[in-house]
Amino acid sequence: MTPGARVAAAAIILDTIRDGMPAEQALTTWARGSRFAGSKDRAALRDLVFDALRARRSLGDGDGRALMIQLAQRDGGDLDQLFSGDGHAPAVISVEERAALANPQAQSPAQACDLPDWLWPLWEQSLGAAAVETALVQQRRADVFLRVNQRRTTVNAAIGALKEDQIEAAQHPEIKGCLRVIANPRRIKNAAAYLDGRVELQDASSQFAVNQLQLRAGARVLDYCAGGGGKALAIADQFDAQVYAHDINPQRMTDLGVRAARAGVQVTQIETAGLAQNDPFDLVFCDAPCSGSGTWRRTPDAKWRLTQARLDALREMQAQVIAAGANLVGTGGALVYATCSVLADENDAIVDAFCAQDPAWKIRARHQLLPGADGDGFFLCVLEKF
Ligand SMILES: C[S@@+](CC[C@H](N)C(=O)[O-])C[C@H]1O[C@@H](n2cnc3c(N)ncnc32)[C@H](O)[C@@H]1O
Repeated sequence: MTPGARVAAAAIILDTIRDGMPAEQALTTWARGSRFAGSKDRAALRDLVFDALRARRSLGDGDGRALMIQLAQRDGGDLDQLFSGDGHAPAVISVEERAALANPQAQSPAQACDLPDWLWPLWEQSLGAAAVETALVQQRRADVFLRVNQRRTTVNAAIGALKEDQIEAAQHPEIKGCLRVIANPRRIKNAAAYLDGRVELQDASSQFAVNQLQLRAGARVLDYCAGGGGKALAIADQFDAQVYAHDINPQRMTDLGVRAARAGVQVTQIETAGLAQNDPFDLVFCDAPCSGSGTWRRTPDAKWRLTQARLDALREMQAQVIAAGANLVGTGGALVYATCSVLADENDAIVDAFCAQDPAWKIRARHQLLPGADGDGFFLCVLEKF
């Protein structure tokens, strides 16, 4: 596909998303109906669609074509070449469209920062002086990070192995065992070092969270909201611990067995009904369901789908998760409450309310990481039971 044809296809996909289809589904549906598109075309289209979604409001919140025009202008694209009307390229930019480009409308802070109006006051309350910068950083793509599986290899050997598959990676400035992918991130899923478990895809902030844990040899650890098992795998790799994984929706853990075997670690899955026979644990890690507001660079669609009602429902789930996780911790043990959100309502408010109603728990450490060049937004609170 020519660059113009890709822009035309991205505009169509964005219109489908505007009509209510989730972004991933819209991309897959388009690809199924467009067998002529190769993997490079699909990847380029995904980038265009996600770039537009990240900055949908600041780009004018128009239809797919309007978004593509604004995006091309923002990123210094050659508008005449992209919108040439030739072949499958989109139609030439009209006089009205040129006038709109030449006279941009004034934008409110929420528009300029690409956040829904209802969320802006909460965002400012949570982030204070960092509110604007934290929003603006999520208008652009995030880097890809890898975790080096220490049981299988070393950082230098992993960098060398990735290079053999033309993937350039470098050690993260602060997080031990974390690599930033500098070139060819799309090759990772086919790279030998990934396929045989020497490296895992995991954001730097999640790796930071696991690195903060203190565990004695043989400790019994439960990843209570395991999902795909990213945290459980990292804990099993880094600590000499007995690691268990649970999720209210066990189907989410379907790939965990294969991933653990590939990484050379053991993670025992427990169903909800089996928790009572397996407690107490020395550490329960609650990676709670959340808005994902610290990871919206990777899932920009989620930013526009979040509503106050959904946030309220998430807060209820978070309060239930922290209380249920705490019940599984033995005396002298620790509880970790984590989210990939930057909203205080999902973080500080949840742990503070929990501690207020159960004074046996004290906060040992609390970190709020903001999305930036070195990783996603992430909240981590370590609580101890006295
Ligand atoms: C943020 S995701 C976990 C991501 C995962 N820890 C990882 O590193 O890939 C949250 C998970 O919590 C699970 N969940 C939601 N409510 C829960 C509950 N009450 N008890 C246990 N798990 C729950 C969801 O099914 C979801 O998989």
